[in-house]
Parts: sequence; structure tokens; C-alpha cells
Amino acid sequence: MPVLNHDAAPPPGWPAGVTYLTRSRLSPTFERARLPLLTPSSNDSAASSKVAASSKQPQSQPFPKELIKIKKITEPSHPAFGQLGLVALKKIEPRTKVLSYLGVYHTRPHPESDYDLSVLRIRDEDSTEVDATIDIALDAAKSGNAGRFVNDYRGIGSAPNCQFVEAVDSNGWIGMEVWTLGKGVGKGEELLVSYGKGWWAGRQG
Ligand SMILES: C[S@@+](CC[C@H](N)C(=O)[O-])C[C@H]1O[C@@H](n2cnc3c(N)ncnc32)[C@H](O)[C@@H]1O
Repeated sequence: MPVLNHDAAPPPGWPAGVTYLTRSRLSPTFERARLPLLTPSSNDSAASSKVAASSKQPQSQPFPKELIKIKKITEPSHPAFGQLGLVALKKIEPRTKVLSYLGVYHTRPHPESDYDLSVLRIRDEDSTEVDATIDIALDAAKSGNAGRFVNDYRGIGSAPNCQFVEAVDSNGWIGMEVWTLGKGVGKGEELLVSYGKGWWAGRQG
């Protein structure tokens, strides 16, 4: 009898055309020589000092269906009207992990993506150029989990109620998680982070 992998089923509201992940992946174009930089135990990684110690993660990251749901935004006054967001199904306590941000790690710029999170940016010591950097980012544009639906607070709330936090993911790589901030998130409230002023500045046209 076939065994169904329920972890792999996307949560309700998942959009067609986006691959649902329960673990992040490497892009086929990911420069394999950079892989040790993603592992915080790596000796020469500047990343290791940046990443907070994290409890051992399960192999896959299920959707926290008891905490949140994916919601279609139907209020015309909402700046992301017609899109999706994340809403709390019950009060989520302050400083609580809600879910991981999963996607595809890459080492090439993805300026066109609105779902791309930088996880590592360090100086390239092998380059003769003064400003040369090594950049690794996690893009959920085509493949990801519900972390990709967290909206920015601007024009929606007075302040973010969540933030992206660096952590070690289930692959042992530097990853990102969505955590509540100091006030938690009330039942029915939308989870909102700050993408940062730079994110919006890069999109002004
Ligand atoms: C990472 S996605 C967030 C999820 C997105 N709403 C969706 O349905 O896929 C980022 C995109 O969401 C929208 N967005 C998020 N926060 C916003 C805000 N405060 N105002 C306007 N648009 C926002 C923008 O279109 C942005 O490019």
C-alpha cells in the first residue's frame, strides 16, 4: 500500500504554480564551493558567529496550522489587496517561532524576485577587487513554504509584529525563520515584518 507523505501537501490557500517545500533546496546554479559557508560550523565562515544557536530541527518543516492560515486579502484599503498574507488563528505569544522561511538558495543575484532573502553577505577574500562580496540568498519566488506570504507592515499596521531571525535550518544551513516580536500577535491579526527601507527603495521606479 502506498504511504502518503502528508508533510508534502501544501496548506489550504496555497497558489497554483508555486512549488510547496518542506525543506529548502539548492539552486542547480548554486556555486558548490560556497556550500561550506552555509554551514555555521564551517571553520572559515564569518556566518558562524552571526547565527543564533537553534534547537535541533525536524527533517521537514510542516505548516503550523494550529497557529496561522494563509488568507486572501479582500480589503480594498489593504496595500496588498488581491494578494495573500498570513493571519493568526489564535494569540501567538511574544518571541515565538511561527515558521521557517523556505526557498531555494542561490549565489547569483535575483533582483527581479520579491521573495528573495539575503542570508549571507561577506567580503570575498580571494578577489583583488576591494568591494567584492560573496552573497548567498534564499528565494521563494517559485518554490517555498508559507513564509513567503508574510507581508511588510508599511501601510497596514503601525509597526511590525514579527521579524525574520537567522537560525540553522533542517539541512544544517543558515536559514531564516519568522518569529513574533515583543507584543506577540493577536488572534485574527495579520503577521507583519519589516522588509527594510532598502527593500522598498530598490523597488521605487
Ligand atoms: C514576499 S511577498 C509577500 C506575499 C505576497 N502578498 C503574496 O501574495 O505573495 C512580497 C510582495 O507582497 C506585497 N506586499 C507585501 N507587503 C506590502 C505592503 N506593505 N504594501 C504593499 N505591498 C506589499 C508586494 O507586492 C511585495 O512585492
